[in-house]
Amino acid sequence: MNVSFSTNSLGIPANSSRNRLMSLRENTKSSEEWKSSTKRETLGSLEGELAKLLSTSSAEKLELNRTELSGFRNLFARFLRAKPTVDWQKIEPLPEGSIRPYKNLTPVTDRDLIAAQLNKLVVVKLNGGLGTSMGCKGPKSVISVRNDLTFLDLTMQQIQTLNKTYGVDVPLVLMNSFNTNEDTEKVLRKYANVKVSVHTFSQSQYPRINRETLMPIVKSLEGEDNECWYPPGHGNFYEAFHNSGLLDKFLADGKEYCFLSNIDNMGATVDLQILNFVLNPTAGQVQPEFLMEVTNKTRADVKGGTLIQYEGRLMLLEIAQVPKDYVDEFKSISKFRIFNTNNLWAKLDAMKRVVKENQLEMEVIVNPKHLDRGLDVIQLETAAGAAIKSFRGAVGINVPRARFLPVKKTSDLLLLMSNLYDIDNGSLTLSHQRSFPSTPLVKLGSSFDKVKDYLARFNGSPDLLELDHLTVSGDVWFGKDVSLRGTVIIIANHGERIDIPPGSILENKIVSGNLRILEH
Ligand SMILES: Cc1cn([C@H]2C[C@H](O)[C@@H](COP(=O)(O)OP(=O)(O)O[C@H]3O[C@H](CO)[C@@H](O)[C@H](O)[C@H]3O)O2)c(=O)[nH]c1=O
Repeated sequence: MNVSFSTNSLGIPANSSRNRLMSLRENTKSSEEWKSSTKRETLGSLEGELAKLLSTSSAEKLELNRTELSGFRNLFARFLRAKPTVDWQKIEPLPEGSIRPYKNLTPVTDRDLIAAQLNKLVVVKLNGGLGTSMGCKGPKSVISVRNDLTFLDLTMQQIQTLNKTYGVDVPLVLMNSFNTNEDTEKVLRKYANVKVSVHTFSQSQYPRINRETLMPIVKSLEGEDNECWYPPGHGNFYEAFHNSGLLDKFLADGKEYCFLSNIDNMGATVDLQILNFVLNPTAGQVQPEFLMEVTNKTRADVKGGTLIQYEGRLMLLEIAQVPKDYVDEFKSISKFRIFNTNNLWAKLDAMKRVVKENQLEMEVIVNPKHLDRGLDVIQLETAAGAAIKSFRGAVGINVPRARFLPVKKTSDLLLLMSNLYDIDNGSLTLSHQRSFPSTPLVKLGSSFDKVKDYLARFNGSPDLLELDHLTVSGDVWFGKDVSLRGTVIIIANHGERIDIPPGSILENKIVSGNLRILEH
């Protein structure tokens, strides 16, 4: 990323090596001074712009806008202070015991103990994302995942079942963004009779900044130009949850821990063993204030964040923080074996402490965007898992893959909608009829990117129980009751179309060329 205060090259060294060294030092010093004075000026200019923006606020929203812009100012100051990528040589091996195997957790069977622990829990779902990348309008959480049930329906069903089974009242909190708030509130009305107390709050809305000038592109707080604003990543949760008043409310209600996860992760159900682990540490062990569920990386997970040891602390490393030359190394399964599922557990009183004492030094992720109006902007974001370094006794638990069933693409939907998964009260589990525990690797071409197109191209879900690997590319259509087994590759070249006939069984086959099936 090219930011306006990037360093100048050093001056040309003088004759002798001693002179050269001194001159280099002076230049380095002056270059450093120049950089920091430029940063001070940039921050000063930004503060001026934010003050101008605030003066356009309506009286009723003035306090809210002041808090929001001050949060943005602090994020911007951190962005100026920090390097956008990590120093690769400073990554150390994870210390012994920082990641524990899930199988070592103590099982809990005592129903009274389970109920007492559940009553201390708040479930939070990150619901600020849109369905745009899957070609859908509105919040991602209203996309149908299985049996016409959406992410939100399935989440509500899961929590209702938990509440009924144990006679408890675990609340569900949705963190919306300005992009999803209105639609989510409308959808929530349909759950009036569901026995789950649902709370919502909106995360912050920060101004996008011009990539060259680093100043906000928005000129007034009163306009409706959504392209000028962005939700600053899920790391904003801690501050926004605190600012919403919900953190204090739950603490006053006697809640102790929250379980936070991506709403598009269908494997992120409440896990009673992890809950017991965080609330009831074994003798001689300190209670962790924060827990990150990690899982073993496969070739399908190359983009996920990973845990590293950095400057003496556990740190979440996201792909955006990796220097360009090391991206392949970051993606490899051999060096970074685990990744963050974004299923996170955090102690509420500790969360209040770190927010109030300003201890949340989450790394700033710079996300460049090109706007429809032709402008290059950047948005500054943080990731929720990056808070791991700010909490005491933080640990990682290496959980089974079943706890990570994300839906990022239609290829994920293909798996979850199929007979590979059973559904029970909103929870999806890998079918017992599959004879091996790994999930197939599926790649669908760009004709399948949008949910609408994907649904049109598959006439019902194919049987995937014995599938290992599926690649589909081009204009391909699937008839009813198709069975895909082993490795199947179907390629329709440009200008060709392949109709897979109804009832076909394709086992370890490559299909290419042209195959039309027409009504007559
Ligand atoms: C950027 C943003 C996202 N969200 C929601 C939308 C999703 O439900 C959820 C995850 O957002 P995504 O942008 O999809 O994040 P993703 O790329 O999956 O990355 C996260 O989840 C990955 C696992 O999927 C982890 O490996 C990464 O460390 C973690 O940062 O958070 C918000 O609620 N607010 C936001 O501002």
